[in-house]
Amino acid sequence: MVRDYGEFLGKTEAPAASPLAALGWRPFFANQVDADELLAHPPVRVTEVHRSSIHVVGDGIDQSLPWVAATTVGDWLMLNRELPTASRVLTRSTEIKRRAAGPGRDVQMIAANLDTAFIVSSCNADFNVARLERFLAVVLEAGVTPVVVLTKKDQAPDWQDYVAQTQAMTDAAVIAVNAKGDEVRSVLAPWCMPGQTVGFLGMSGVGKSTLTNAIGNLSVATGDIRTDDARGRHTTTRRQLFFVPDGPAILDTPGMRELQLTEAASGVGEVFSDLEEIASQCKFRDCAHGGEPGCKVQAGIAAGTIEPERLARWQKLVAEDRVNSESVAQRRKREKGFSRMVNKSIRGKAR
Ligand SMILES: Nc1nc2c(ncn2[C@@H]2O[C@H](COP(=O)(O)OP(=O)(O)OP(=O)(O)O)[C@@H](O)[C@H]2O)c(=O)[nH]1
Ligand SMILES: [Zn+2]
Repeated sequence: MVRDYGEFLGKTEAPAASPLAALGWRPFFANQVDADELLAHPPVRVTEVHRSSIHVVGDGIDQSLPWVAATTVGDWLMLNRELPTASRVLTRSTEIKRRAAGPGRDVQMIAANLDTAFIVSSCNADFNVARLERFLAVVLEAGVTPVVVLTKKDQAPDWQDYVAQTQAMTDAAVIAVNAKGDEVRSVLAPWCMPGQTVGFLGMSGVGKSTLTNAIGNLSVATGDIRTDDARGRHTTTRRQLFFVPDGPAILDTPGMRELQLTEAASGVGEVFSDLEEIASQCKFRDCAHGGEPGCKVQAGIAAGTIEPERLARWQKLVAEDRVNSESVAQRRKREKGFSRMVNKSIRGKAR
């Protein structure tokens, strides 16, 4: 626990950093602000985003503001009290995004400034390698630390098989737990220190709320942001960030079930780095690994060192990401074409 000794020292110094640090404030954000701005516009963290308003929390601040453009849950703002909509949004340390549902290809921000994402799955039929790979790709793309949490260990005599399967696909920490057991707080403690921001991703019913409750002791900590269903348990109704006393900030998310990739090429590449490496040795740079001569990937499949299913999952994510990110890619292509045209005409004139 960080103690504020200001009380004993007579409060002659600037306000102690600890209340802000507990909300996740750290040098990465402080370095974006000079002393004048800090005095005029206190930093606040966005805990909820609604259609026409946002909620922010800071040192001695806990209030709603009119909606501020381009903010998402977890953001840090320099609060302009006179004109809240002009509050400055600080550069994010990480951002998790997906393709928004619907026909458009809009990018939807899910969380800003998360440190750790707990990717939750259960040691039962919910366990799905393709889904885990997808979540890992999004989290790695965001620059967030992934931790895979496998729940319902108590109901699965073969839980170690699930752990082994998961460890085979990622370097991330893999933890099996009984989410209803007493060990949750201690096994997740390394990622849940005060000042850290964590979030849970996973399908419905895997135990996200149970884990959130265990970390947060929510029956005392969350008050009005808690809603109870018929069984008296915490249920997530909308995205919000809340702060656990002497613990982390937790981002509670109801809507991360369907996670369509967008602009996640490097995250996909990280999850499938072994295949990327092999594919880079194919004879043709644009090899589709479908039977071209000199294809090292097909050679690996023939030799039994590459699983054909894994190749198919990789190609599916690459294709999905490409389609969903197309507007960006198309723009690049056009710009490239344009500069080529300009170069050509310059060369033409020089002749
Ligand atoms: N035995 C056992 N039950 C668990 C475990 N984790 C979750 N459960 C139970 O599974 C059910 C679903 O858990 P929740 O925590 O509500 O799951 P969730 O992921 O939050 O689900 P949504 O809120 O629908 O997204 C509850 O009845 C939990 O008590 C576990 O590790 N062991
Ligand atoms: Zn190939």
